[in-house]
Amino acid sequence: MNSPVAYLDPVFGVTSALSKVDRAAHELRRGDALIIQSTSGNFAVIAAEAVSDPLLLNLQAHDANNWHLVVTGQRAVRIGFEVDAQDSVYQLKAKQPVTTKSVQELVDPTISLNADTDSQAHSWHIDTGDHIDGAAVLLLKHAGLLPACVVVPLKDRMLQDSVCIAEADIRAGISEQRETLHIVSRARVPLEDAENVEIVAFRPEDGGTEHLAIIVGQPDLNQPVMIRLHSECFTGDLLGSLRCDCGSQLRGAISLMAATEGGILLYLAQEGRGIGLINKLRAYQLQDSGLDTVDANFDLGFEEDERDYMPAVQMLKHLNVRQVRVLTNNPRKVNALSRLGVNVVERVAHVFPANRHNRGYLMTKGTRGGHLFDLSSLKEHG
Ligand SMILES: Nc1nc2c(ncn2[C@@H]2O[C@H](COP(=O)(O)OP(=O)(O)OP(=O)(O)O)[C@@H](O)[C@H]2O)c(=O)[nH]1
Ligand SMILES: [Zn+2]
Repeated sequence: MNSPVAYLDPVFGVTSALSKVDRAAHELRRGDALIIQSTSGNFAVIAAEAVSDPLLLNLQAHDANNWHLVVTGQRAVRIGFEVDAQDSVYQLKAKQPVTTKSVQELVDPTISLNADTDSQAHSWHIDTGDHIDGAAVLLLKHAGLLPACVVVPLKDRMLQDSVCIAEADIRAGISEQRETLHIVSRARVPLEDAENVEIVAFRPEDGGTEHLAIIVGQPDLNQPVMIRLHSECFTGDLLGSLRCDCGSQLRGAISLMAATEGGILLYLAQEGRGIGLINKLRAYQLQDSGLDTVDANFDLGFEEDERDYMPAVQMLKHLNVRQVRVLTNNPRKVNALSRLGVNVVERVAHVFPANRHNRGYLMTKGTRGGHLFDLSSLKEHG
């Protein structure tokens, strides 16, 4: 098959699955059609966020019965379909011609906040998604986009100048990203709360998402090392947002490590529990209209927590850390580390006073997220 993009070059070698995933993700973010190649044929995929009237008009003129919209089970349930919500994808086929506005209202609850959405489910046929739809959703999540897209089987056609990716490369590239982290640079960076700090930067082979380890003091690697898995939070860590507890947890962990036996804070590029900053801001908008942090994720089509802790495990391995004491209130972090082979000898609570903006968020973490908080203390202080 002739691929529009040359992945094989005698001088520069074969492009890895991960590089292909990154290119494909950028193509979707730009709103261009990406071609997914598989044993069942070639499929054009366009992020639902990028749907436009000309695209829909063309589709409805040339491929009327041949295209579908992909949504996750979480979103399908929110739209009104009675299907399995978790870890599933569905195909929606329009019963009559649709507009950009109706597609956007279907996939983006922040757009449909004030819209009459009762008729949404009635305008579409629903069917279980296939492996192409599943791979497309993986890629959309990787790109930080809403997990919804238009898919058009191409039969014998190819699209000129489009980037192509094999379905198998999507899955291989995403797991390669988790498993090939290596150290690319490190430097001493004295901090206000801890003078003796070294930052170690990790990158997957062939580029991709970078993560940091912040080594505070000189932890004894022959003893259990105090660590924190801290997921990036631009709003809390950098701006001091009062909507969450991330800023206090970040500074608090570094201060504690500096004042005690030292430790390692793994700063993971997993903004918004893995849904990305833009989607987190969408989730905040939904929370301002009454949803809690878990339902806001579901409404956007995501799972409650999209994080993967394999990068953290890889970093610990590179830093020769074998046994850990984890600063966290989140039992899922402890379970994930243990499942991935890290010896967790202790969980150390990491609670900070609530304020009037984050009290509801922290309560939800305790009641729905399984976080180990003393809920009565959240009610009283802050
Ligand atoms: N999707 C979503 N993400 C949020 C929200 N509020 C904060 N976050 C993100 O949640 C993550 C915070 O995670 P962590 O600090 O690792 O905390 P945790 O899972 O609550 O567990 P701890 O270790 O106890 O802090 C960061 O990536 C934040 O950006 C929200 O309302 N919605
Ligand atoms: Zn935060």
